[in-house]
Amino acid sequence: MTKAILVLNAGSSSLKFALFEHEAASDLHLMAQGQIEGIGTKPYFLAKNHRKQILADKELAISDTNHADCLQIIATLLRDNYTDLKLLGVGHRIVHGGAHYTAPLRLTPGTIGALEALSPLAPLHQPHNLAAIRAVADIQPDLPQVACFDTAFHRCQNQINQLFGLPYHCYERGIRRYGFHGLSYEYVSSVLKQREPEIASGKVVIAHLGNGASMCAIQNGKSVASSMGFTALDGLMMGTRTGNLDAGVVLYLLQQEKLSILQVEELLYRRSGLLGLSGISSDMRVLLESSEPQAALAVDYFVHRISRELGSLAASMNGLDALVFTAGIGENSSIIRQRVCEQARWLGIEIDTHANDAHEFCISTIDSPTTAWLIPCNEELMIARHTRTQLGL
Ligand SMILES: Nc1ncnc2c1ncn2[C@@H]1O[C@H](COP(=O)(O)OP(=O)(O)O)[C@@H](O)[C@H]1O
Ligand SMILES: CC(=O)OP(=O)(O)O
Ligand SMILES: [Mg+2]
Repeated sequence: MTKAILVLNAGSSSLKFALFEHEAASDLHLMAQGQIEGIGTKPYFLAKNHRKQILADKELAISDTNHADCLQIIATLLRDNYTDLKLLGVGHRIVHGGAHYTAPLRLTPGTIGALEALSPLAPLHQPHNLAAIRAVADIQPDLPQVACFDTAFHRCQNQINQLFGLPYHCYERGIRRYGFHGLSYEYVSSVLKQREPEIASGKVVIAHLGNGASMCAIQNGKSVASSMGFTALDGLMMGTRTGNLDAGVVLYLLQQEKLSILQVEELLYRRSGLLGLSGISSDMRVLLESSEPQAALAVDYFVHRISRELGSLAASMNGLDALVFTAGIGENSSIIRQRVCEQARWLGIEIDTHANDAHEFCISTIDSPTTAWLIPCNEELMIARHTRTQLGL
């Protein structure tokens, strides 16, 4: 019987899973990993075992597009392929922990209810995260489940970086900049520390560029400031989300254009971003291959917003020693990395185009005053580590 920890990571357009073998006093061994990506557009299921052998590789029917169906598909795959398995616990990525949940914790029915109250602050994620917890509890009520929060990594930020220019009582009521993608930042920082300890002890910006995208200023491994705020709408433009937006636009849409609140939510979260600007797709791959001028405009704006946030985050640390790329676009698109680095020459970044095209670890030239790096994101391993600690394994 193999003892294992299952990790579920529900993103806005994907459901990722990983299964890790747990042996006392040893590191976690990956048994299987996969994802259903393109949920809501063109769902595709890819899963591999630890030898990188394919367990699933197929496009899913459109009726399989919601996160709950996707969870069932993953459960069936695991049941079929791993008959001799004892699950010790399930670790979940929970996007919003609010002001209260600042570290991973073992879930109880009470905490699930409290996390539900944060759903309006993360409508693309929190309901899926909580649905996965409930689905597991329905199948196996006594199986321990652990919540790992995207917001927790940022709670060490000083107050200035968590404030809005609203009346102070708003801050006291929890209307603050929380920041997200914390599990990604925690993992990527840990890899940087292991491989380049001197760089990791300096002033680093990590650009998490996926369907959801944010950037974080990190000094000596600790979060200083994030491009994302109260919700995962702020900061960079994303696949379908606006990113930074003058709040006056929201008032105008409500008051003058008479949009309903739900229509505004739909517009800001699901119809904007790369999709809204291009009118073609939320998928960077599609836009980079397109010859339509609107696709080019959306890509130009995506890069422009990254450049502006990079300047702002460097200012929050009074300098920059390194820029690190991660997540779907950051890991796979050499052209986006190149364009961002070229716009950051004023910050001392000199890209090595050969290393960048080859997706190497260091993508800046040997004498680049500020360095640039590529580190694949592994939120799942971070969640498994936290889960193991929380369960005292
Ligand atoms: N080769 C590629 N080139 C450009 N973009 C890519 C490539 N591969 C994946 N992507 C982008 O990565 C995004 C998904 O990133 P990911 O981090 O997995 O998303 P999520 O936010 O759902 O976790 C896709 O929307 C796609 O635009
Ligand atoms: C917080 C967030 O935007 O997450 P994701 O990138 O997984 O959509
Ligand atoms: Mg993600």
